[in-house]
Amino acid sequence: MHRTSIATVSLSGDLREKLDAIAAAGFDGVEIFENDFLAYPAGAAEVGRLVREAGLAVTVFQPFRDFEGLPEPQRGRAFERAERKFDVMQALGTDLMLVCSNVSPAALGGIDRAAEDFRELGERAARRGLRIGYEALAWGRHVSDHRDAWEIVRRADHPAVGLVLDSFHTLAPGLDPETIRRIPGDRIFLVQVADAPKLEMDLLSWSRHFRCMPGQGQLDVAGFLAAVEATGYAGYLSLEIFNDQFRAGSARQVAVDGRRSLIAVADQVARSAGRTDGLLPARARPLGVEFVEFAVDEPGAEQLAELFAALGFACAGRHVSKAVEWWREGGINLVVNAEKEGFAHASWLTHGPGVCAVGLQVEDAGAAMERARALLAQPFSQPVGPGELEVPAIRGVGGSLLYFTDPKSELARVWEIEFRPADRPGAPARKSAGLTRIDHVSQSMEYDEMLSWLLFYTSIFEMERTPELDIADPGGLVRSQVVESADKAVRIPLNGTQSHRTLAARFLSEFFGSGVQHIAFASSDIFASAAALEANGVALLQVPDNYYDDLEARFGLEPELLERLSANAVLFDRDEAGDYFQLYTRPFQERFFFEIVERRGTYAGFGAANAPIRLAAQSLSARHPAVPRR
Ligand SMILES: O=C(O)c1ccc(O)c(O)c1
Ligand SMILES: [Mg+2]
Repeated sequence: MHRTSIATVSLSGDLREKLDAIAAAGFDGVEIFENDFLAYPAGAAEVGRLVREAGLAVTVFQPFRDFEGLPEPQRGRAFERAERKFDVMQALGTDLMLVCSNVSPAALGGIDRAAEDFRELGERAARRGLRIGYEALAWGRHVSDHRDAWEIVRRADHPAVGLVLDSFHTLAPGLDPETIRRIPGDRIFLVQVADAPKLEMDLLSWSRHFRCMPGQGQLDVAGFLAAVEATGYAGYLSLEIFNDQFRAGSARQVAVDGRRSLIAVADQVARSAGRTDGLLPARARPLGVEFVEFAVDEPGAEQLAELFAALGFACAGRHVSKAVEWWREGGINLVVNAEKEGFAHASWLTHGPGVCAVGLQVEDAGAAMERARALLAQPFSQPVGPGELEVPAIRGVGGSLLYFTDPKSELARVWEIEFRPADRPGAPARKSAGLTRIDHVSQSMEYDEMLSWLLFYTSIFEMERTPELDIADPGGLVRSQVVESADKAVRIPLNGTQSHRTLAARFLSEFFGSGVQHIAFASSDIFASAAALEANGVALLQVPDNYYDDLEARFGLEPELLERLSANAVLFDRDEAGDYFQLYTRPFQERFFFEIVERRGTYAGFGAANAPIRLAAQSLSARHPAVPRR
């Protein structure tokens, strides 16, 4: 694997805070962005010492702007300016300066003129043991293509002058990265890596505000790096991420995300090149949601038990040594943890009642753990009782746990090993609602966290992202993006709130953090499920009549179906693939809630068109809580 590095512009804070975060995430080097240096109250030698004390190297000093192709007297000034910066570099302790292509209207253009300038700059740099790397900015005045930059470097023909490649400048304008393959690797002095979402805007604004970590955007960074690999380049892979959110976010988190993204993309490139040595375990294929665990206190456990029973679940067992119950219906396992110590209790103390853990069944839990560790996930373990299983786990959204089980180890027998049949005396007989499996588990978070968690899920697991959707909540916009496995065995919608007044935002403030806001169970007959819930006295979310009028207008549904939908407060969606039915419970203690869905045909969405209706209804019912119907 290449040495890794990140530019100081990518992170928030002052230079010191940036260096600490970069070092903590395990990078080898740091690109010192000139402005970060200029704004710091210490000289170059002192900054160089800080960098080395942090265990880092200065990868490059950058950017040196508007250098090549100038007429006199600007040309002479540019060389003098360069000599001043060489002084800084020597004090900093770096030998590489990045010169980005000239954007000045004064620049004259001409490959040979630029090559001549670089030959002279190379000569001056070499006298001081320094090197020059030339990068084509996608909006450069005369040079905006790495092929032209390479031609200039080639003609400069000086050992101290090489090329800097930047995936953004190649991929964003749609240049073919395959053209990189013919550049000799030892003439490439630095490779900068950035991804970006596909947006319609000018290249400069796109680059300065919307870059993101490889894997968080939509550019083919892996394809770019595969071409770089073919050159034999052996230097740093350096993240240079101009992103408004990252500049304002947690430097530690951005640094960890950056390292994670580089490790994941390097693994992807090695795999697609057919390499078999030094790979991480493959992304873990999720086979299903094994369980969802709720942290509660004793009264909460009773209330939740009542709700689960009303949803048609049965208490399938009691933990051999802990105040933990296992509730089951169809293929769904819910765990109610009322322990007074350990992780669930800590979660209850911090967040109150709510989901503290999700168990994912994967093909190989050990391999999943190994990959997760390599990708800097935080492993979690706590003491287990004699005979109990140590179920491997990592930290997930909001500090919750993500457990791994698999069908091939002892973990497959976790239920029989850890639970004994329970008798709940006096538990009323409830009607089954025919729930079969967990359809999806939705997590709510601040919008600023979404890119982190998308990378987390898609780098560790064989899960892909769906396009991002904007959903209108009466209190503001919520951005929703789903990560899911190819066979849809696991679907995790992530909802990022941009306002503090949405339902998701209220959840975040009630829960003191991000977490599971709702769980959707699958039914094969939504109306039978609705009838059972009615009989069991479950209070459902009410849906306004206007919605059903519109449904009729949009889909021309038969009157009987429309009547059934409206009578049961069922929301409906239809696309080419099939039909979708959804109904919602009232929230448990004004926190999390449950959804029941039925998919017909191969409908693969989540009823996005219904989400604003549902959110408005939830907002209304939070302000005017109806008397429960039981
Ligand atoms: O936006 C810029 O000016 C800028 C500067 C230096 C770089 O390496 C780069 O990719 C962009
Ligand atoms: Mg760059």
